Amino acid sequence: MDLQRLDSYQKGTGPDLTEHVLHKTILVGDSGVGKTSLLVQFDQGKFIPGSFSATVGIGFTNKVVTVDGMRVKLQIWDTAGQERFRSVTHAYYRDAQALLLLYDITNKSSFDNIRAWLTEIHEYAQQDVVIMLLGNKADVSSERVIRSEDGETLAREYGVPFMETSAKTGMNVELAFLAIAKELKYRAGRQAGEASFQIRDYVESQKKRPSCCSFL
Ligand SMILES: Nc1nc2c(ncn2[C@@H]2O[C@H](COP(=O)(O)OP(=O)(O)OP(=O)(O)O)[C@@H](O)[C@H]2O)c(=O)[nH]1
Repeated sequence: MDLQRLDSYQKGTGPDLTEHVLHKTILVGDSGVGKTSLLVQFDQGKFIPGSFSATVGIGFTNKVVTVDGMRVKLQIWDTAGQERFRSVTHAYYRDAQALLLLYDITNKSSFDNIRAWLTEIHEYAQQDVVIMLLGNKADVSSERVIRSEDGETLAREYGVPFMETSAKTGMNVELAFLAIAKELKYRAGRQAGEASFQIRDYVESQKKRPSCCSFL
């Protein structure tokens, strides 16, 4: 999606958001996997159908999530998946506290490229960045080429949480961002002796599978 359209749903940083820490979260993955659509679905609860227009550069949306009665402020950066913008997006990895890494369950190369994305992430991002793997477009079951189990196996290998999402139906979209917010809140307020929050256990207990949902 181009940045002009992105601008239309960006919100400025009002006083509410600048008073406190913003947790930087970045969406990454091949071009066309649905990063912009996922963010629009999370921010506005809608899916913009139509022809695909690739993101040029980078843009962000601020969003407040309520976690266990506390407000967590996420600044979500939507990056361009195309190779020619890669050097621009690398610069943003360094400050990121969380990364949502997407592939498209109907596109094998977007899944095969996940290992290369993880190599880049480990090279440019902070060591303790929270990473979540998302298999998007779970609504398009007739064109599926990547099984859910394959996503799970890859995520297990890298020790990251995984879920399938649909930016179209909204399946697991809120959950993905909520789990990230919970983890960041836990890390920010961690006290000695406090029971630890395990993002992978949380995701496994909460996520919906495509087969469960009558609307798919
Ligand atoms: N059916 C279906 N289509 C989707 C979904 N997510 C995105 N799309 C479509 O896939 C195409 C690409 O979506 P974008 O959100 O623009 O992809 P992107 O990852 O931001 O692409 P770049 O900006 O090039 O990095 C668009 O035509 C979307 O409508 C989804 O969950 N389900």
